[in-house]
Order: sequence, then structure tokens, then C-alpha cells
Amino acid sequence: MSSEAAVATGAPAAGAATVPLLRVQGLAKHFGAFRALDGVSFDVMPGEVLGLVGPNGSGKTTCINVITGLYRPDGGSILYQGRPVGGMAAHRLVHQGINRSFQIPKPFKSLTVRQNVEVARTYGQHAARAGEAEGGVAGDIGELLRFLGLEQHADRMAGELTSAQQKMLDLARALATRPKLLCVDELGAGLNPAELDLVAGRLRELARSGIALLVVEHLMDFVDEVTDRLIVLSAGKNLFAGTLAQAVQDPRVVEVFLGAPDEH
Ligand SMILES: Nc1ncnc2c1ncn2[C@@H]1O[C@H](COP(=O)(O)OP(=O)(O)OP(=O)(O)O)[C@@H](O)[C@H]1O
Repeated sequence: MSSEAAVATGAPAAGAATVPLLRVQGLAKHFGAFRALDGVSFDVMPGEVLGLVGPNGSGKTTCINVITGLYRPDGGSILYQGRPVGGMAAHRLVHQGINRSFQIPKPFKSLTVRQNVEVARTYGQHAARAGEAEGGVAGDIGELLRFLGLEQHADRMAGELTSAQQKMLDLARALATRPKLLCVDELGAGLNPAELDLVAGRLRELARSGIALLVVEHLMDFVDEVTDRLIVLSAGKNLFAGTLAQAVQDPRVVEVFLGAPDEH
């Protein structure tokens, strides 16, 4: 990688000892002639919370969709724990420790909250059998529901939950598979300030427990609270890598994404 690319992607300096959990290099995804991802590169370090931000349509969700196996990449590489996983089916990635939550959760509405999480646990049982990440918040379903404020709803049908509660359930389902890398797609949208506070705290707690997070989000206060570092995408390409404090000083980021302070 050139030194310029290393700066743009926030890659660690050559010779740095820490190995990325996920390394995305030159990732491409095309829909017909349209290049939704046009050579995106970044690393996610173990236990890191990396924000993936940018204007509407810049490719953030597509990036998560490719990393988690919903779409096959059209170019570039995805290395997870040093091994290529680009194009691998979603269920295999879940077994490897990569899972995600969705912008619009789709729980099994006629199953209870607990049953929804049990189904997810079964789906991820390969990881459970391997005895990885036992204990912690993802160790026990009751504990997981408590962690996400769902314990009093455990026996309700998922279809009866509010949309905020459905987002928590979606997170619980992803965590039930004991991910090492959790991709979180616009969790903050539609949550009230108290719910946002709770979720931000929980995501930080997950990171402290060793889970790496890739967080797509529009709410910049939430991004500020939750993430260690940001990648800004613009039109399917890397625009910036660094902290939010650095991003607000970067004229390119201000121009295409953040806007001038008086525009807020
Ligand atoms: N399945 C698809 N077929 C065709 N075009 C798609 C598909 N998925 C995404 N796109 C297009 O790719 C571009 C990137 O979409 P994507 O959802 O990744 O953007 P985003 O950065 O997540 O946007 P937002 O912040 O609005 O959610 C958009 O122009 C979108 O219309």
C-alpha cells in the first residue's frame, strides 16, 4: 500500500505489530454500470469501534452488505483474521464470527422475543460449539435480553414491539451468534435520547468486552460518543480516515458531508 493510501485508509504504519481483524482493500460493488463501491479500503482492529459515515448513497450499507455476505464483491479483497472471506455466504461468515444488525429489522414477528434470540443462537451454534467467546454479555440469552433492556418483553411476540425495541432485538439476535466483528447499520435512527444513550453505552461495553464494531450512522453525536475512529465515504470511495475531531477540520469532509457549522 502506498503511504498516501495508508493515510486515506487509516492503515497502521508498516511494521506495526497489531494485526487487523478485518482488512478491506480496494472493495468494489457494481449495480449494472453504477459503481456503489469503487475501491474502498480500511482496517478494523480487534476491539475497535470504527465509524463508517458519509452522505446518503455513498455506499455505507452496501459495504456492510458485501462484508457480511449479502452481496458478492465485484473486486478487491476482504481479509478476516488474515484469511480471504470475500464472497463467502452469510451463514458461513456468521460461523466465522462476522454478523450484523439491519437498518430495518425483520424479526420473526409471530415468535416471542426470547424465541427469536434462540433461533439466532441456533443459527450461530457452530461458534458456540467451538466454545468461543463463552460468557460475557452474549453467553446467556436471559443476560443478553437484560443487557439490551428487553427482559420484561421476553415472552411478547416480536411483532408487538416498538421499532426501537425491534432494533434492540435485532442487536440481541446478532450478539447471540457471538460475533467477533459486529456491523451495526443505522441503529440510532428513530431512537429517543434516552434510548440513544443506552445503546451508545452498550456498544462501548461490547467493545470493551473485545468485540470489534463497524458502525454505520448518520447521527454525529452518537458517532462521537461511540466510535474510536472514522472512515468517511463519498460516492463509493474513501474520502477521509481519522477521528471526528480531525474530520471536522477537513475541508473535503465539511464540503461533501458535514457542511459548514452554520448549516446545522
Ligand atoms: N441492490 C441495489 N441495486 C441497485 N442499486 C443499489 C442497490 N443497493 C444500493 N444501491 C445504490 O448504491 C448506492 C449506495 O447505496 P447505500 O445504501 O450503500 O448508501 P448509503 O451510504 O448506505 O446511504 P444511506 O445513508 O442513504 O443509507 C445508492 O445510490 C443506492 O441507490
